[in-house]
Amino acid sequence: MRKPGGRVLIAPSILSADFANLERDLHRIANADWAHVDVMDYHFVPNLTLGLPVVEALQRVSPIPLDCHLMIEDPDRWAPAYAEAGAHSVTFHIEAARDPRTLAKDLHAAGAQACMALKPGTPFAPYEELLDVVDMVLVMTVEPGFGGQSFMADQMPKVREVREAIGRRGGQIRIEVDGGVAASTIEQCAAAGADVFVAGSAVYGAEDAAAAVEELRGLAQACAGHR
Ligand SMILES: O=C(CO)[C@H](O)[C@H](O)COP(=O)(O)O
Ligand SMILES: [Co+2]
Repeated sequence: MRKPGGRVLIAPSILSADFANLERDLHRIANADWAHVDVMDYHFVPNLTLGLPVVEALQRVSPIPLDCHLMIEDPDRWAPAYAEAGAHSVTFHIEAARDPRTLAKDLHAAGAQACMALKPGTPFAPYEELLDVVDMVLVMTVEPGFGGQSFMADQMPKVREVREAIGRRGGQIRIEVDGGVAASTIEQCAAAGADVFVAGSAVYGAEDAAAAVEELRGLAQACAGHR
């Protein structure tokens, strides 16, 4: 089991980067742990961002591993290609997956970590047994689709529930939070048991993105140490 107080990871979302300068903006966050890439398809969410060809291009130039968050329909069909492209981790939404157990195995076979994401209205309990096959659980702290939304503190009990389930079962499973994570909200996420923190507007909206990453890491690490 991952010990409470283990290393926290900061994953800035390039959703808030300058899409005309993605390579430059990846290098602005080279001190972060992962670059979070939000893939949206106009169907699972009412927004469209980027897809596999762009992820393949980012993979060639990124100084840090890519953490792909797929907000798409039919991830069983489309997600493994993101793993084959070299993404470190590939997140599918449990609401969209037909056979999440097989999908997680397919992602592992293609060389990526597998993560299941839960929208704010999706309970964790029906999916607890999938902890056997995933490396990470993403608890959304906004409705997926857009950056810059307000953090939903009412998702913290779900983070605690996932952390407790991981503790009961053992294993090295991370919990990621995504949406509205900033200096003012990250500590409650860490205190609830999250250890991977996605932040888009809080990092790219800062004057110095690298300094914002360090600030978030410091706040989360201090809190994780007291869990
Ligand atoms: O998945 C997402 C939206 O669906 C983004 O990763 C998330 O919203 C990050 O942006 P911000 O930190 O500005 O909320
Ligand atoms: Co995301």
